[in-house]
Amino acid sequence: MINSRLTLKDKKRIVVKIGSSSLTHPATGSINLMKIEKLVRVLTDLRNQGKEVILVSSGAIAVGRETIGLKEKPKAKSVKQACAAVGQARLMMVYQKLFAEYNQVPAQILMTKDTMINNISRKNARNTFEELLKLGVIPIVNENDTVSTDEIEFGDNDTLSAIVTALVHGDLLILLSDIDGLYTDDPHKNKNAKFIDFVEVIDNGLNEMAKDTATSVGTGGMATKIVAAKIATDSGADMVIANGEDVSIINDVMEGNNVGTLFKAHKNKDFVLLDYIKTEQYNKE
Ligand SMILES: Nc1ncnc2c1ncn2[C@@H]1O[C@H](COP(=O)(O)OP(=O)(O)O)[C@@H](O)[C@H]1O
Ligand SMILES: N[C@@H](CCC(=O)OP(=O)(O)O)C(=O)O
Repeated sequence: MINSRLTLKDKKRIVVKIGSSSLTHPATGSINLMKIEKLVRVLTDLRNQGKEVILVSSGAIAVGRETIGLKEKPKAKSVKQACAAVGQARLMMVYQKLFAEYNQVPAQILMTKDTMINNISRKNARNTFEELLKLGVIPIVNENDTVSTDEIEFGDNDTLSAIVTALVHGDLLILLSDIDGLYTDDPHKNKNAKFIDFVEVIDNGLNEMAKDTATSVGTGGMATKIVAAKIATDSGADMVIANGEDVSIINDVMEGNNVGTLFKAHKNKDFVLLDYIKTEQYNKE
């Protein structure tokens, strides 16, 4: 088989999602400045290569929780929302400062499911992304956790990043996680789990392999990454799950090196983004 990873070099519009577990130190929950500094450098370099870059950054709740001094992962919605309000501002302050050092302009976009369901706000969001990318700005996206309710929340940024990819017709989504990619089972719980480096078809077998998170900061685990893969690949984008331990892995992905798990795009001609958001058919299949 031809190495289908070589085409990754030519991807132009790239969405990178980084999870809370990759942005914070596991021992303390504090923000991992070295990691973010490097991420900013790698993303700037992608811009310098003429690529368009969107960053979906989790971490608002984890960073806010550490700032406020909460030891446990919050359960109550109002506490999570308060943490997010504190943490989102702090995260953006760090991104602003670091991107400015590399002469880049970041922008903040906070969304809820409502943004996508409402035809007018979905169109406005798409126009804003297009305008920012045209201006060479790097949009930094997160869920608007402080106002989200059960009815209007995406609940996890894996799904959100895939929806953003579909919205802007991105051609590659990279999910940076605390794990190398997809295994046949959660390797934290099953030592015999085997690594899967390439997925051509997303079927029920995959849904059975992908379990929830085992960490105290992550949301959704591998299950939501498979949901994301379905949306992204149906919309026509390739998706790679890779280990964000060293964020220069983004360069390896772009060079077509065999890192992480690649989910191959297979443009579904009947793809209608709204169907995926409203009916959540991907959860029921
Ligand atoms: N089949 C699987 N393959 C790999 N990881 C899995 C699988 N099932 C569950 N997981 C869990 O998913 C976790 C990654 O998801 P999560 O904690 O939400 O991270 P992130 O914050 O990066 O989104 C892994 O650390 C692992 O424990
Ligand atoms: N919107 C939330 C993150 C939700 C989420 O999906 O988290 P993660 O599993 O760490 O990507 C926050 O910023 O804290």
